[in-house]
Amino acid sequence: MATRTRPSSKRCAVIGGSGFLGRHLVERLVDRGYTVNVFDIRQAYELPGVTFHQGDLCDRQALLLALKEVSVVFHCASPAPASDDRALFQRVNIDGTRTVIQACHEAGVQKLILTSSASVVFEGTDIKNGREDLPYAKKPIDYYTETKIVQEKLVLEACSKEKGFLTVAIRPHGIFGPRDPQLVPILIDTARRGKMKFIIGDGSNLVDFTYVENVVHGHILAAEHLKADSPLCGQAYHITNDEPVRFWDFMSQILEGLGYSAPRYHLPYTLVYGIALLLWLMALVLRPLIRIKPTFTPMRVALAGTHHYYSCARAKKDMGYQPLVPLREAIVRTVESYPHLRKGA
Ligand SMILES: NC(=O)C1=CN([C@@H]2O[C@H](COP(=O)(O)OP(=O)(O)OC[C@H]3O[C@@H](n4cnc5c(N)ncnc54)[C@H](OP(=O)(O)O)[C@@H]3O)[C@@H](O)[C@H]2O)C=CC1
Ligand SMILES: CC(C)CCC[C@@H](C)[C@H]1CC[C@H]2C3=C(CC[C@]12C)[C@@]1(C)CCC(=O)C[C@@H]1CC3
Repeated sequence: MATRTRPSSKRCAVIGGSGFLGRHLVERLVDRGYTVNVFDIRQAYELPGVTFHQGDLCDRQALLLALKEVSVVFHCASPAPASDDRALFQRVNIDGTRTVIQACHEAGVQKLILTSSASVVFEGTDIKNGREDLPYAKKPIDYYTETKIVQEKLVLEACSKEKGFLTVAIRPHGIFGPRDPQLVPILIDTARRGKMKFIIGDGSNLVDFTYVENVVHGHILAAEHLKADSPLCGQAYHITNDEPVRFWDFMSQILEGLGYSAPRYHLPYTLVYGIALLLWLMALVLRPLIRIKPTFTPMRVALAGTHHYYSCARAKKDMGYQPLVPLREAIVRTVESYPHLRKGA
């Protein structure tokens, strides 16, 4: 058992602190006077006021070193959704999260803030202004989502006022911003390969894209409002930009901002989804022989061709959440942060 001294409420740990969201969170926490321990499988940077602990979150002993004298833990580590590796998701998101909870208990941590995902309720069909009381997806769209559901349940069920261990889950959607390794890089790579010519469906579907600083703001508000007598205990909260936007308008603004043409021609949603499913099944069957990574996966097609936007009324009410950076400004900042992805660069 780790030795316990009374932890300071300004000493926290960020599991996954080398990642896209994690690093933005760490930077903001340091600005706000927190002392931060980062626990991650890799060390991506150095920052005054931050101590790095490199390790796998499935390793309880390694975690315990990073959680020593820490009162608040942010858990935002996950394998990338694109890895599509069921065993890895199971090991890290489910078994690993159990280990995180156990290590928090042993180290005397008081609060655990999980980065979940609004996708835990998404089954590939329209969601308009979805609230947190929507049921979890019965048929999650991929392994990533399947394990994020179990992970969220584990964390919320671990909330215990009696034990002095409080938990909350933040459900962001479509995080974007400087240093994001997914959305903008995948989009530009697809455009560079000449595959961003088509709009899937009629292009009117509304989606939430959330600027990373707003997601960070939601996490810190949650940590600071999570108290034994607060409504946050054991609850999930949507955190979005609160400005649903047409999926294809958003993509077009990023593409045009970086000097690429916006997609113009329409393809029927069911046709593209069917092809994507077929390619995914082929990739699965051929996996022992050759590893194929289709660009248009069923998950991406579903995300690109349906309405899915979420209400953050609960976060506004319970923790005073308001997005700090509006969408228009967020897109400008994001485009400016990727000079190397500009056309011709
Ligand atoms: N990006 C998005 O649009 C959304 C993300 N989320 C959630 O937000 C969180 C952060 O996502 P994001 O910042 O985009 O992801 P990143 O991949 O950028 O960050 C995750 C970090 O966790 C690390 N990690 C992975 N496995 C382990 C492990 N076993 N032990 C320790 N560290 C590990 C990763 O290392 P490595 O890179 O080497 O794998 C990476 O540094 C995730 O929980 C994700 O599910 C939710 C909604 C939307
Ligand atoms: C090739 C194009 C049709 C789409 C390019 C952009 C996509 C890479 C992104 C559009 C929506 C994004 C998204 C996620 C990852 C990147 C996108 C698919 C998540 C799956 C990341 C993890 C989550 O928890 C949910 C996100 C939903 C939106």
